Amino acid sequence: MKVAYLGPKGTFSEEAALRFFPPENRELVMYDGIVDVLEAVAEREVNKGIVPIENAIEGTITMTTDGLINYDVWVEGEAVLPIALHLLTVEGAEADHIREVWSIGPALAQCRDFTRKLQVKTKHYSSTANAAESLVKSNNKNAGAIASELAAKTFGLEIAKRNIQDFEGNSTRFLIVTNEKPEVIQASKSMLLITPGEDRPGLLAIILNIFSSLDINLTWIESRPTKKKLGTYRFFVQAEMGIQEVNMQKAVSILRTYGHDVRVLGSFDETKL
Ligand SMILES: O=C(O)C(=O)C[C@]1(C(=O)O)C=C[C@@H](O)C=C1
Repeated sequence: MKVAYLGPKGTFSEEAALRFFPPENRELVMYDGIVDVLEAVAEREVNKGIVPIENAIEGTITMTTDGLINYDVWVEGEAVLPIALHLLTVEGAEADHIREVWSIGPALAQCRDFTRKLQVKTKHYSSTANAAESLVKSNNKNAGAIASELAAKTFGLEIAKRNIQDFEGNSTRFLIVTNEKPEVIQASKSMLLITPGEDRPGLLAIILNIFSSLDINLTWIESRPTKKKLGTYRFFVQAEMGIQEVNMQKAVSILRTYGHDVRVLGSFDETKL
């Protein structure tokens, strides 16, 4: 089974893939961007993909939500990975001489207080490991990369400062995506993408009331712009109820009766990595 994830070697996505998919049943394939992973799944270059969707400090990873809107994929699982971010430097670099810090946007955002205190410039890369690899290639002693311990080992970098994320207990939720509609018999969670019909006062309240009246607890709600008109949105919601449950089916059909477009992205259980 081919599994796509954000490369190069040493990303958190790689750690999540290595822990989630048993070694005897996986062929890991790296892609340069999160959206490329979703595209590879949708275009059937691979069977499955693993992508980050939400971080405990920074919130939703919008590259992923926007990719889910654009590509025809299903979500068949979620996995939560503890995240420890470190400042990596090349051998011989001195912490006081660091002027720039490199990483992927969500990782830089998780260390915003740290980089502000250090008074350094930040530079965006396509992944934490891509920043680490670029640092090795440039041998720049005035720059550091924010990445994992695995990335430090992979690229032979030094860990100048450990655990630089702004809050303790950091973790990222990953989604396992597939191009075959999974048959859901028993699951504890569901993810929906709701594109409202006509806008009207209390639109969001009406949508949320449908879930509340059916005793469905929502654990995640994220609005994304439709990108067609300012102030118009779609909503991702995650519910603590499998799609096989009668109340969940009712919620979907009531939403559709109200004229909202509902895409059931998937129904699954959580795995702790
Ligand atoms: O760059 C990586 O290492 C990734 O796997 C991506 C990513 C993300 O974009 O959220 C995954 C987990 C961490 O939150 C930081 C980076």
